[in-house]
Amino acid sequence: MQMQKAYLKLANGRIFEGLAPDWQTDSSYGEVVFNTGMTGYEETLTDPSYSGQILTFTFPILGNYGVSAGKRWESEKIHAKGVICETVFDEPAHHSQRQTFLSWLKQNNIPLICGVDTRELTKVIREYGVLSGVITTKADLEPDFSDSMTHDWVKEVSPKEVQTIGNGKYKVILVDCGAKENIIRCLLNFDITLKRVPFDYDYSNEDYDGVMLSNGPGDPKLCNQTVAVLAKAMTRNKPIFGICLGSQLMALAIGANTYKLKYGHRGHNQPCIDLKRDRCYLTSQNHSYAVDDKTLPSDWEVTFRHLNDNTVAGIAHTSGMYSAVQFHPEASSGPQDTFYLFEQFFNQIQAGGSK
Ligand SMILES: NC(=O)CC[C@H](N)C(=O)O
Repeated sequence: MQMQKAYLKLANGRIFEGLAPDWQTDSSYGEVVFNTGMTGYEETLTDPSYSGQILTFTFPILGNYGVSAGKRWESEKIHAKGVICETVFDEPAHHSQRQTFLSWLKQNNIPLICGVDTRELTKVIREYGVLSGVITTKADLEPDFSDSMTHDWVKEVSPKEVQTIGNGKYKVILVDCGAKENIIRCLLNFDITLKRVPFDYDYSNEDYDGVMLSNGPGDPKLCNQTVAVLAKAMTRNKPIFGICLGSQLMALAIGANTYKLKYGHRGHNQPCIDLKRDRCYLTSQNHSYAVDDKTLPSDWEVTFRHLNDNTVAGIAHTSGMYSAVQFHPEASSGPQDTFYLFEQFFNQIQAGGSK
């Protein structure tokens, strides 16, 4: 593939030079974040939570195992607004690869800049905090970063229609704010029928056995409709479990606060302690926001903490009926150590809430 000169221009004035494939003509704006995962570029780029973000991979090689026919994907397309990396390898050898990494980016029209010193860039993000950036092939582009952070991404990635999945005994509402497919795969290990609903769907008066609040992109404080329905559902004493954005929405629904971290947590080796079990787990994470534990009501507790910075990584109501984690127990990619949380949720569903 022929390459051309490309630039990553950051809102703080820093410019990184690199290379882009010759088909790339559009400039792409987004919030520049970094992920430290050593594998899983397919899962990561198809995670809807990355909508609006330009993703820096700190692992130095992308593309070495190609791209599968979708069996590892977390949704049907790439959601990140651009890819920043050190080296792209475009001659993969893997039994499940169906196309090369660069051809996949081209198909999805996702800009790339490679040849970037991602260690240096990561230091910039860690020191400055996440910031807007643009990948462009135009050396003279004067970036306009004015409207990059306030977009309602959940509305864009949430499904437009209700969908029923599976044929199990217990009915679980999946509030899909941009759910990773692996949450669905994990839930279908159990005797469950999933009703997958849009972010603004009112399920609070329906007959169900449990509710799963999905991950999703952007600022949780933009999700007023989802929070309002959730607050009603939380009066019914039926199990509710939240993942990542779901955890932040649960906090907002009980009147607690969320705030933006300086540069978030993104990667597969994020250490969290389960305070009840007194055990540490390596977790998969991808988030910018966190729950402020000082604002939790007195009948709520912190169940997990992130061991790198002591931020809240899980909350629960003292009844145990409502709980959520800031990390991804569905993993994909990343360690599956916390799958037991799905088992706990299913046990609660079987126990029947207040029935
Ligand atoms: N993966 C997620 O659900 C991310 C949640 C939220 N958008 C955040 O960045 O904190």
